[in-house]
Amino acid sequence: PLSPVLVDCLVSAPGKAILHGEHAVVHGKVALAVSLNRRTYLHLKATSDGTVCINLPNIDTFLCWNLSELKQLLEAGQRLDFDLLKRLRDFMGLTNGNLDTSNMATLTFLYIYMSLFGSGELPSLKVSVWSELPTGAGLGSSAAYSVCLAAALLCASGAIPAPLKEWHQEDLELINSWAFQGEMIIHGNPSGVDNTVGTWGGMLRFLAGKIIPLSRVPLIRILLTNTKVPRSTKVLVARVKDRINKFPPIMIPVLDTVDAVSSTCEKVLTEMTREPITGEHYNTLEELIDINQHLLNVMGVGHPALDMVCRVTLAKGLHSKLTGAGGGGCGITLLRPETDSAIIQSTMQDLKDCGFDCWETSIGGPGVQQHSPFSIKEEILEILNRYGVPRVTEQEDGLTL
Ligand SMILES: Nc1ncnc2c1ncn2[C@@H]1O[C@H](COP(=O)(O)OP(=O)(O)O)[C@@H](O)[C@H]1O
Ligand SMILES: C[C@@](O)(CCOP(=O)(O)O)CC(=O)O
Ligand SMILES: [Mg+2]
Repeated sequence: PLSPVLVDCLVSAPGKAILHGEHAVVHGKVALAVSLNRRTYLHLKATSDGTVCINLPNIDTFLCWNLSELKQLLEAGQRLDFDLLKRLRDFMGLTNGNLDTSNMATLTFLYIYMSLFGSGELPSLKVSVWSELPTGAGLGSSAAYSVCLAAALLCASGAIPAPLKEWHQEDLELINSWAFQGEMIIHGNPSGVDNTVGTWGGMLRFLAGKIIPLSRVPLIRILLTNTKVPRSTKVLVARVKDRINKFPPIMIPVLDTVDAVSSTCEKVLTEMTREPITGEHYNTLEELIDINQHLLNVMGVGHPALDMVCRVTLAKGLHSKLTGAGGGGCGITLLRPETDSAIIQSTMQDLKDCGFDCWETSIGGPGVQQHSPFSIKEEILEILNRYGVPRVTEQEDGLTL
């Protein structure tokens, strides 16, 4: 039989920064998170050569499979779930401990693809992904990737409107739930905060799967510093769990304290939207950052490079904490409104002199989006084009094949 007719789609989703509550959120505590203005882009293109291909240039992964081989993994009428995951692992020759960057990304793609299309005919297609986010550095690259995969594959399967048709709340919920499954493969035991921010964008409070968007938030400026120390969220989440299991009476109060830090921070942010912002508001935000950084060290997710970020910025009077899973990756630094731009520049230089990447970011970008090839940055289209996206010439906005 012929492959189903697919629509091409071009989608993107933002990365995120967690202000407070990373790790604690996995154990049912509050987290405050914001979307970033750096995004992951995905182009899905229908093909007719009987293969499914994935191009992931950020992680140097370029793979193709024959549909006939994949079909053998599907068992008629069976619900697709962890059994499928196991069959895919076997198919890819993976053992449990052998989930590196490329394998996790590939497994996530194949899992969502097979789950969405497995009950009918598997379509021939090619997916190319490019991200402006550092991979595995605490800025939710895994969630942005999973959200893009879910959105594009749901579009292609016809489960949500495409191309370039408005997505309603139920469409976003469907994207988010599939992205969460992707995060389960990559994180092991995700809280869901990252895929939720990737789907809806903005700033939000997340508690046990419930999302409360913070509609009024003060404009805060932050520096992001990538120590470039590699780490895996899955390993760090497991490390925290082991420590909690080993010392429950010590670690449970630590999680409760982080929860209180997040709630106090949320209160201060709300106050800052209601009354004139004062230095005292910023002093409190800075103290909360310092407190949480120590608590994260107690949880065992610090790193000397992150301590260095804190020390270097504090020498300029600025306060930092790790963000995301820690163990390396990124830190955030709060900038006060009165902080002189010369101070910011010299702080950034000091951080770069340590070998770190450092940039100021604007927060609260939009969630998952569909794009016409005319509406995305030339250089991103250029990269996706390299991996088989048709050049945008006389073709119209609509990408229906
Ligand atoms: N642009 C991308 N292309 C392919 N895979 C990606 C991309 N971004 C993230 N991933 C997947 O997500 C994993 C990193 O996830 P994780 O350890 O949670 O770190 P992060 O803090 O960036 O979310 C990578 O190992 C890879 O499997
Ligand atoms: C540590 C955690 O709270 C956030 C992880 O974020 P990231 O993958 O490091 O960007 C885990 C989670 O919430 O699933
Ligand atoms: Mg992640």
